Amino acid sequence: MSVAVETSVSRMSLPVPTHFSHAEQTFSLKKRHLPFSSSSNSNSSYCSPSHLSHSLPPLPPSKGCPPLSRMFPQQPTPWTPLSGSLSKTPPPNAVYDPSKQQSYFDQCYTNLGLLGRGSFGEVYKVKSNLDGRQYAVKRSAHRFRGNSERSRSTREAKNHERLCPHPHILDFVAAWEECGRLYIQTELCSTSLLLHAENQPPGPDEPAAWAYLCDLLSALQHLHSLDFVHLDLKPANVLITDSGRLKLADFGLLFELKKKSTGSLEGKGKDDIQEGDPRYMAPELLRGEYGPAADVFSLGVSILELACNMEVPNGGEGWQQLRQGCLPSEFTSGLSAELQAVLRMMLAPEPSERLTVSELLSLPSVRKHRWRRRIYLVVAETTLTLLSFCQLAVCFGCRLLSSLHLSFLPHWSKPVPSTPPKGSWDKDLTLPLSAMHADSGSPEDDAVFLLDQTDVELSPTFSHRVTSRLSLDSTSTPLPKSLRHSHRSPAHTPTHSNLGDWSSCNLAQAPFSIHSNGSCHTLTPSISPLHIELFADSMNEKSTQSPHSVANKSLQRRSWIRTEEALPRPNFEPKNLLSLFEDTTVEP
Ligand SMILES: Nc1ncnc2c1ncn2[C@@H]1O[C@H](COP(=O)(O)OP(=O)(O)OP(=O)(O)O)[C@@H](O)[C@H]1O
Repeated sequence: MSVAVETSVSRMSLPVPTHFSHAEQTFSLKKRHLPFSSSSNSNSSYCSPSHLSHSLPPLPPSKGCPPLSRMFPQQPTPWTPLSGSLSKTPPPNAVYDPSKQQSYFDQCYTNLGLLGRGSFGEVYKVKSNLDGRQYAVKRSAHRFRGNSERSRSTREAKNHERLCPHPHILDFVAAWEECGRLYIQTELCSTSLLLHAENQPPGPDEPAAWAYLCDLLSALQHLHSLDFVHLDLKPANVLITDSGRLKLADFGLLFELKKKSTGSLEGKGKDDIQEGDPRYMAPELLRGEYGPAADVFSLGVSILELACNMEVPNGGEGWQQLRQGCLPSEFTSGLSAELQAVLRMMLAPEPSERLTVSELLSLPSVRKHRWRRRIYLVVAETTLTLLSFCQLAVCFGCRLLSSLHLSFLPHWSKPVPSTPPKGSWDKDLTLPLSAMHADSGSPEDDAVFLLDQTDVELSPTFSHRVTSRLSLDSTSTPLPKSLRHSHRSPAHTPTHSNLGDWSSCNLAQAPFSIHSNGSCHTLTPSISPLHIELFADSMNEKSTQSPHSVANKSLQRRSWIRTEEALPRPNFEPKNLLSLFEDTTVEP
């Protein structure tokens, strides 16, 4: 802003450039900002040193006088809803209990991590404990330092709420004040348009620029129809959803045109207006002329930046020439005549000469791209919805199947610790089964071991072996007879390694392990409850070692195999499956 003030440019006072080459030197290709850390959240790049050059540094605290909070000590306010949504329908007591010590945020949300930091505050990804969905919560960096700061924040939240819902405005959910800080809960997006653009390959991207233009014109049309002007439109203040839809955000500088009163919460007078980012600022704002045309200019600069993948100047010659209606031809020459013409009409120096949002939307070129954009978004969003629906269905199916398996296993009703202390695993791994039997005093304890053994069916190692076996079967290569025979030996005792596999079984993880290696669709539908029961029985018979019961079970198994063999099975033979189960207990 200081640069802008320094220059004190009005259109008349700016010298008309004679050699545009001077101006060309002031524009540059977009610098690519590498992520700051390798954390999963790409938005963390917002904290990178290169990003810091984009935003104005925060004012250092004054050393001359004590902070206001010390001069006027304030009692941090308790939780106060600031949005109509929260005032009308506060969360139920089961979710938020004001008598508890925990804050509203801690009680109502699970914090999933930091999304990014702005000059105003920090944005967190959260899961709502009320509906289980994910959102973004923006928290102001500092406590309010007085009533004017509080009312400005309250105004931002209330204005944001008034603008929603709209398909190209960031969805507002709730706002509240707690301990002197403002919290705003909004929909969760994937990133900001600025970060998204910086991660694109270098070079112009005109189709993307048209798409951005259509979305943001739609957002501005809505805003201007409600007599608001944004005054801070720039790629950093636009968010992008998973489907690629743009959402206008950050309404901290929103100005309501028809509100005269400066005292009301929603409106602010011209004296109260803060200036936005100088790179995107319309020239008439320096003369104190605030109107919708200023947003059109800022949008023009943003689209120029995104279409040409260039840095827009912060000041100097380039800044002035852009406000004289001169576009940097070395960057714009790669664009179509259509887009160049639209940019010229948006960047006209005089607000009265600039096209309004409605006029821009009625241009044939814009209408054509808007129509395409709508189709693209419908397809992208429908595909995403279908994908998440399929994911849900698969998850549900897996859970159902695993619970079915559980109910058919005789001993699984006894709770098994899924993650026992590591020491106990280690101990188990070093003991032969017989020694374990000797250690365990009761048959009940044996049952626990058996439960663990049956878990093997769902363990990653087991599924891996099943997969390899299935693939063997699918090549129609029969297993060596001797191997199969030896599996059925009643004298068999599991080895350490086998126990290791069994002991590493974790029921909670099991369905996902099977899925992750892609065998679930083959394995799960083909295992009948009877298979599992037989498997469990075979485990029992191995541990009890009663020749009589073994003979009986073998008989049952053989008769079952005959019955099953008569039925055509698409994937593999039951007898193969049975031997497969027994493979897990074979001695090397
Ligand atoms: N709803 C959201 N969903 C996903 N990410 C978000 C959301 N809101 C903000 N972010 C991320 O957090 C970062 C910081 O957000 P914030 O609005 O505070 O930044 P900013 O607009 O750069 O700040 P300011 O303009 O106030 O300096 C954004 O750049 C964006 O990457």
